[in-house]
Amino acid sequence: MQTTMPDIADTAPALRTGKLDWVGMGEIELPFIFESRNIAPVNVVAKARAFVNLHKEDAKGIHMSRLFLALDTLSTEQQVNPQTLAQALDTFISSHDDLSDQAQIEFKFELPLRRESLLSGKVGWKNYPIHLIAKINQGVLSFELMVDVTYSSTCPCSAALARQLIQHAFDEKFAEQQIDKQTVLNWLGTTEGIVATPHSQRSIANVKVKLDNALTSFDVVGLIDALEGELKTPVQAAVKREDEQEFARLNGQNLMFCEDAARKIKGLLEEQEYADYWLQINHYESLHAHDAVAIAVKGVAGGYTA
Ligand SMILES: Nc1nc2c(ncn2[C@@H]2O[C@H](COP(=O)(O)OP(=O)(O)OP(=O)(O)O)[C@@H](O)[C@H]2O)c(=O)[nH]1
Repeated sequence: MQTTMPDIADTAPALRTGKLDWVGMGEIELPFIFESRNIAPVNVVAKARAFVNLHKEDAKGIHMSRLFLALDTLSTEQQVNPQTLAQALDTFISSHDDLSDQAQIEFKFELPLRRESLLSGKVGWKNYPIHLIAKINQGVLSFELMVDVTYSSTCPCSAALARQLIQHAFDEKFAEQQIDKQTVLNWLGTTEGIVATPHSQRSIANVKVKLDNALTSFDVVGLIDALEGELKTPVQAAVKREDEQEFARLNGQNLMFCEDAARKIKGLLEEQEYADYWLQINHYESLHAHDAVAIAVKGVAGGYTA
């Protein structure tokens, strides 16, 4: 005998009435194919969050399974791009008739990219943490993209102090007026010659941009390339000795405090005319046990705050 199952989401009274800003699910494991400009569609495994608002004050709850199944369609029957995300958000709203008029989907995943070495022509994989947010609010879509770019920063203060030590060592070693070029050249190639080296640190730029609502495709690689090009010392994948030497040169020619890195990225994002941006620079200090951090936003009214 078939029995009807109770559906308390529709029938039970709410313990207490009131609107809620977001209701849904977090930490959903979701493999999908991600589409972005200039790369082949790529399989990723995301952690997803899916939400609708609950604006019907006396409704007991939303229908979680409807959100989950719309995400499953995105995962198994589609590829993730702005159009399919918009469709999923529409499904969230249409499956919640009178309950909701806002929806959002968030994905966190690692995007593996082939990255070229600095000089040797070798190529290797590098994973980039991506955070993608798609929202619909009373029919208006919006997309936000956050990427983390890891790079090396060499301290300009430490570099100046190291140079001074090198000058002192030179002064002590070559007190006489007449100096033999070959002797100096040889000495510069020893650890006594370069008596001190500045400290560098692995650093991460967290960058969030608000994308054009009407965009037809994501361009994650474009954003990552622009950020790495601006910083000049991104962490490398494949490295031969010639690449390592070029990396040392780039570090020496791009000394930066966290403020320098933040201003570089701010300048870049201003040029790219994003509707809004937020950036946080983290220099994981090797001199200190604490980090150096700089934060900046575009400063749009009602937009991101620092
Ligand atoms: N709304 C809500 N549902 C929850 C929560 N925790 C677990 N669930 C479960 O999510 C499941 C799916 O809910 P629904 O989407 O309403 O499932 P359904 O009634 O089978 O699906 P429809 O017939 O489409 O409404 C239910 O079994 C709920 O118990 C919660 O905190 N809130």
